[in-house]
Amino acid sequence: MLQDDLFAPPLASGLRLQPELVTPEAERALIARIDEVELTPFRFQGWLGKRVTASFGWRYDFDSADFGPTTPLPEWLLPVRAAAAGFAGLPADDLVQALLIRYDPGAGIGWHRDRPVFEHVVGISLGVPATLRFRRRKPGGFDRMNVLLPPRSIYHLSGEARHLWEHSIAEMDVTRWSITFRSLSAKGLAALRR
Ligand SMILES: O=C(O)CCC(=O)C(=O)O
Ligand SMILES: [Fe+2]
Repeated sequence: MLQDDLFAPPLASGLRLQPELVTPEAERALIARIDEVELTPFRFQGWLGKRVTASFGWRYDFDSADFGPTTPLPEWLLPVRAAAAGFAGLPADDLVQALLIRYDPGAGIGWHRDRPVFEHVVGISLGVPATLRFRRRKPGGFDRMNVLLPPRSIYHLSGEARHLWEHSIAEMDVTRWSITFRSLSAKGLAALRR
């Protein structure tokens, strides 16, 4: 077991968090890079979301459920992917998808589990503190858990936190950026072979 796990507060099984993955300078550079990318409003069932996104490596289109390879990861994402993989204990090559998100003021992300074509979810939170909310249905309601994501922190969702709990981020009145890396699941790999 890693030392940070020994001292970490008990979170849902499969949720790990570490502050300060990158320096403030690196954070500013990443934010500038994200803002240079052509980000487009997230679409879901015809609705235009307020958060703007770009996918590299693999795309998953919520409107069409179209899933497949897309533009390779840009060079500038490779060092941060290597750091994310190191944190998650995964080979960097397994993190085939990078999703860039900018949440402009008023944007959030509603309750969801990530698409089943993906397995590991490793996210880096940039710009401002945010609360990642978790909920899991139980008879008569939900178990709930809130996790503070400081800017420059990284989290890993696997196991129960990934598959049993839903997560969301409430709308904020300040801008936040995130980079999420994902590996393919057995289902995603099977879709690939079809
Ligand atoms: O912005 C984040 O950290 C969370 C993003 C998220 O949950 C997702 O894209 O599935
Ligand atoms: Fe998610």
